[in-house]
Amino acid sequence: MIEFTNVDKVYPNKVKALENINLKIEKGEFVAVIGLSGAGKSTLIRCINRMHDITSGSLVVDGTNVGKLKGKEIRNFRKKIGMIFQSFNLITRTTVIKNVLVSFVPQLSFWRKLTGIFSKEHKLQALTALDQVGILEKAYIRVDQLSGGQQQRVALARTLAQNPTILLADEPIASLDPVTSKQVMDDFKRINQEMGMTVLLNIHHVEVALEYADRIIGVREGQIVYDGSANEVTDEVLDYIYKGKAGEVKQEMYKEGAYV
Ligand SMILES: Nc1ncnc2c1ncn2[C@@H]1O[C@H](COP(=O)(O)OP(=O)(O)OP(=O)(O)O)[C@@H](O)[C@H]1O
Repeated sequence: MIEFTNVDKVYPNKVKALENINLKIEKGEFVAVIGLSGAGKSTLIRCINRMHDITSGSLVVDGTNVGKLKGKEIRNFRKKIGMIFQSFNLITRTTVIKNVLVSFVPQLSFWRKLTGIFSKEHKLQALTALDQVGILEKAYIRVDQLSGGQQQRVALARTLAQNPTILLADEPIASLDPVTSKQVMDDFKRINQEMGMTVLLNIHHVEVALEYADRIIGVREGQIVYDGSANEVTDEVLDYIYKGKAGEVKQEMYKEGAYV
């Protein structure tokens, strides 16, 4: 479970990105965070794996008080939380499987780190993760020969190989075309349903968020202004989250062809 209690986040430049956040996300939920650019969506997600420190309040993830972690504890904690980025963060000039194996490097003994030789177990785990996202046959292909959607799946496999309990995604489909976006969102949904993994993502495309997520969190100027079922999000709710610009947000999406 993820639990924010009275959380504020103020950046060193005095920008208050989060204000009095109170939020509980249970295991196995599929949650999308929506809101205007600069509303605080990324900050909210990135506090969960301690990419950002909260300024006040408390944040507890699966019984761990995230703000109190130090040094090695932070690294160990992060292993339980998978994070997917818009930019995939892959090493494109090497094979798919090597990119997944990279996630095991911190666990390797000194000589294995030195030689770059992975154990059979790790290779099996990597191949299993590739199978889970449907790209097992690409294991020995170089990443730069894959499409954007396939690259996002490699990133997803690399994260899954760590057996996380929570999957966070910061704009995972922002740079993808509509068809590929759908494939990636289908992957998230399948992982959520079949593996019971909690999925929390931050997404610009409202229609996609409403289609896939069970629960929507609307953020406006650092505050949660909507938290409820995706089925109950009306145009009025969207207008409030998007400060009266919901129509423009939707039009922009149609223009981009983001929703077909
Ligand atoms: N590292 C940082 N240092 C200072 N201010 C920051 C930093 N990161 C974000 N901010 C500010 O905090 C506020 C919230 O930013 P955040 O990136 O969380 O919003 P967002 O809703 O994810 O926006 P976008 O959709 O454009 O990514 C913004 O005013 C932003 O300028």
